Amino acid sequence: MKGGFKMNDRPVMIEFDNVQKVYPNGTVGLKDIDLKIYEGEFVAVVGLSGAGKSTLLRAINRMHDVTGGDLKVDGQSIVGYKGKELRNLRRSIGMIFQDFNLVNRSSVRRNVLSGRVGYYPTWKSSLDLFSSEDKKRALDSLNRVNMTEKLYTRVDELSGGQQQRVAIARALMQDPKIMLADEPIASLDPLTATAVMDDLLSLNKDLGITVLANLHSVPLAMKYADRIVGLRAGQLVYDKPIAEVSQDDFEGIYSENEAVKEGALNG
Ligand SMILES: Nc1ncnc2c1ncn2[C@@H]1O[C@H](COP(=O)(O)OP(=O)(O)OP(=O)(O)O)[C@@H](O)[C@H]1O
Repeated sequence: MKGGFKMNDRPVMIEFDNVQKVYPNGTVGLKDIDLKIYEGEFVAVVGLSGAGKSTLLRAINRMHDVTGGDLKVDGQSIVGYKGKELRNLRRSIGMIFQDFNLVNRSSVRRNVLSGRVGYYPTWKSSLDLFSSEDKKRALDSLNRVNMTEKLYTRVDELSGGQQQRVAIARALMQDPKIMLADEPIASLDPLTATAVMDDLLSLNKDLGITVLANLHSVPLAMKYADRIVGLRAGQLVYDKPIAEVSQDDFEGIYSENEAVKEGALNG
């Protein structure tokens, strides 16, 4: 375990209790998931394509609703949240995606400030009436990912790695307790991928944000995470702190497809 402390001495930040997700077409996304993520943990979720990694992450901010069991965030059951409770939940959880989800024709500044719109009535944010405190917050967030000098650059003039760092800065504007990263580096070359993972690690270690990242690369999961959980066909088939992980363990997670296993293990 990195850092010399035991994670399970900390409060539970996310708790899956026998969670099920069946999509309307009958596909099972998640089955019998029991999982506790502790405050300040960096957890990597690995598994084959279609194993349920995105479904697991998206259940936490209710982008997907679960169909059975209970899911708690910071001690509160979130499955029945509506209206204001749901908005507050989503504010407290940042998310980044494989394809960045930025507004390409807008500036970096505008994209980052948009991370704060959940705190304003629509008319104020559409008129760019952000407080000076939030403008400073935007600079601080960009500084954390070393992107301050691109403040007025249009997003579509940035590299993929730079765009992902802008997306991280935007998510930081929400002052999140949790950061969900859904295949954050799948579109990036290895060097850029490392820079983005370094940024995620720094907000985990420096700001104490709990990070849950879906990764295809087992070596990167081993390098950055405190703990690896593995899914297979919607079920949790693996859960170990990094100190106990060995590469042979991934047979069970990736055994359906040897080619994918090879690719995943080689980075
Ligand atoms: N909206 C949906 N409707 C029906 N089935 C879905 C939907 N979204 C996902 N699924 C199915 O649920 C299962 C889990 O998908 P999910 O996207 O969570 O897997 P994943 O591990 O994130 O895969 P990938 O690595 O390819 O992103 C898959 O069988 C998928 O086809």
